[in-house]
Amino acid sequence: MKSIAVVTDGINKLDIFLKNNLYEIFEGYAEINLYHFNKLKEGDKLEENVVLVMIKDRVLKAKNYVDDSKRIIVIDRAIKAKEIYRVFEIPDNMDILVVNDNYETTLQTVSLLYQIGINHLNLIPYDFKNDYENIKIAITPGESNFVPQYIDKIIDLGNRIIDIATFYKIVSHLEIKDKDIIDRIVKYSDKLINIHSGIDQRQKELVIRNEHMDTLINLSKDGILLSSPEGKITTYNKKFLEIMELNNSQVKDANINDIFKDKLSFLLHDENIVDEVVNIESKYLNINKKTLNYLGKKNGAYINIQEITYIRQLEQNLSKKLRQKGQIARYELGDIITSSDRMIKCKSFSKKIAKTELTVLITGESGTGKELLAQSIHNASDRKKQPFIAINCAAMPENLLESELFGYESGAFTGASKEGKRGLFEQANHGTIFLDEIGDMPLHLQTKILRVLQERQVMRIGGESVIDIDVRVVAATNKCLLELITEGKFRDDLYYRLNVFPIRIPSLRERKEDIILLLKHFMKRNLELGSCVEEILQNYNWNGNIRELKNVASYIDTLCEGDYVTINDLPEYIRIKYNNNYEVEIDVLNDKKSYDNAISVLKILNDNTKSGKGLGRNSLISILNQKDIFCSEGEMKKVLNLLDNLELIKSSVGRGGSKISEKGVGFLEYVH
Ligand SMILES: Nc1ncnc2c1ncn2[C@@H]1O[C@H](COP(=O)(O)OP(=O)(O)OP(=O)(O)O)[C@@H](O)[C@H]1O
Repeated sequence: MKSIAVVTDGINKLDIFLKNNLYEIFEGYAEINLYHFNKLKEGDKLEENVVLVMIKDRVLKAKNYVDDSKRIIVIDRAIKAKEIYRVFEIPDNMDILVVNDNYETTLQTVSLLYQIGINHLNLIPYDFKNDYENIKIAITPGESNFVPQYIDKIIDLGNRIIDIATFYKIVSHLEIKDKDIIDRIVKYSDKLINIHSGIDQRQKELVIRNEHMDTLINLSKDGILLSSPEGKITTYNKKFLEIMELNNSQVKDANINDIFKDKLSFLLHDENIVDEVVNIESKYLNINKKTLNYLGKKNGAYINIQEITYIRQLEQNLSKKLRQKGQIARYELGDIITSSDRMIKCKSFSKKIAKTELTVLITGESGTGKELLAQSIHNASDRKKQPFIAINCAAMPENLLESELFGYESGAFTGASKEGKRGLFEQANHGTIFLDEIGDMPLHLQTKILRVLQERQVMRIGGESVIDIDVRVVAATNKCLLELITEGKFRDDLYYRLNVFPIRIPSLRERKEDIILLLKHFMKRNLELGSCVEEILQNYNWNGNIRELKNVASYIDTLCEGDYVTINDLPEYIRIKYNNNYEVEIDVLNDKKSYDNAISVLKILNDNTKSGKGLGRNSLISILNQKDIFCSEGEMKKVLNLLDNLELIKSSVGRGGSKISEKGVGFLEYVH
């Protein structure tokens, strides 16, 4: 057998490394012997066919032990490709410390790195005598123990391996003609970066692109998997492992058969899968698969798995809630409490139209009682014993609303259950469907609703046949549909279909007579309202209408301690307008030395409230006189002017006299 001698300076781990490195190519062809210059004696002869030394300088030294110096070869070394590509993750122009076991080898490494094409970084050779504290990254070829402590990140390229040019030289010296050796060298060349060829630019770009792809794939919230035509898994992301509850070792280099054979075997047979929802234990998964083609040839598969358990639960909860809320008509027309003429008319009109089969459109501000009226109409109709189904068109995402209203056939879309589902129109058959907030209905669903109203038929999503339905539609909105039509948000043909029997419920502001009536109706306790409380409530805006009034009633019910409701028992947002601390008013009256007279006048006017009339200057002076308070006409004029300016009284021109204002009542309550 042929033989190779490797001569290094002394014993270190490098010679073992080189020996193994040589065996990768020459195992079975040559034996490898290690020598050290510091152990060789004068007269020693190296008989091996080839003698390898590490650097040119050592050739001279080696000649002393080798008869024929042609047998001496200097080893050229290269870097493993796999390692070097990590260097391209480092951003351009950074200072990088290059560290080797001594300064000379460090310089060699720097030059090697430049030669092979690392030119986007500032490579700084490490000299242990200097400090490089501002540098954070170091590159070393297998000498990380020489890297200084302050370095944050070390890229260890591993020991430099023997370059292929060196192997070819050795093969030619050993005169080995076997093709196997050449195959071994070619295979070996794949893993190193050759000094002469440098880094393949395309390879470099590919590596960087791969890095970016990996980052992208891992950022995805979907589980992603790619497989080769034979089913070998080539790429997958962390989310895939998480969803499938697998770990790296189970998936890396595995075949998709191993992964999917138990639970998702359809993934192995079906070529393309679109939005297939499956249920595995407690999870719902939405699965897509695409067979990849390259120039008409199958080139593996792309599998995407989304976990939709949460969406599924949301959908189920939402429709359950909506259904619980909207399936029964609890109210009758008699439950609509009112003393307003307009509302009384509205009720009797509703009673008449309830008996017809016609579509009703109820309009009115939010909280005016539109749903209450819709339920009452149903209960006053011949459909009373049939279902009443209410749906709030503004409360649902568009897709869900469509499937709720029209239902779907099995597997019609993502999340669709296998059995399919009846829509609300079907469920309301023979009864009434109440489409609340119809103004918020998306345009494409408006078209579908129009069709239902015209044809009295529905078609499920993904279905092919129509289903006859007999449903009365009552719709409601707090929006002005005519305005929406001009804005292009509502179909005019649907509007005219719905507006067959329009009913407008007046706002609470337009039927003030209902305010106290309803408040007392909603309060569980029998409480007396202070006169200024009534006035405040009558003058309040009630933008939230009866719903807001109902809330105020429970507020008072809960917080009022006695039997008499004062301003302080009202919610702060109502009180705030009337309830200030009156310090300004008190200061003004004191400044003008009119405080006592002003209070006396306010008390008289307050006691006079029930009469509903105002009191003139002279009447006030004579009532004061009866109480032994003397006030001249001039003084009274001044006091009334002040009170009027401070809005504590309302003085009318002419003979109307003065009345205390709500603010004046609050002021009196405050000062006493
Ligand atoms: N006249 C009334 N008598 C008794 N209760 C009423 C009256 N009007 C409304 N309510 C009550 O006020 C609350 C709000 O009414 P409803 O939900 O019917 O209003 P809405 O106009 O449909 O509101 P939105 O536009 O916000 O859907 C309900 O609790 C309802 O029972």
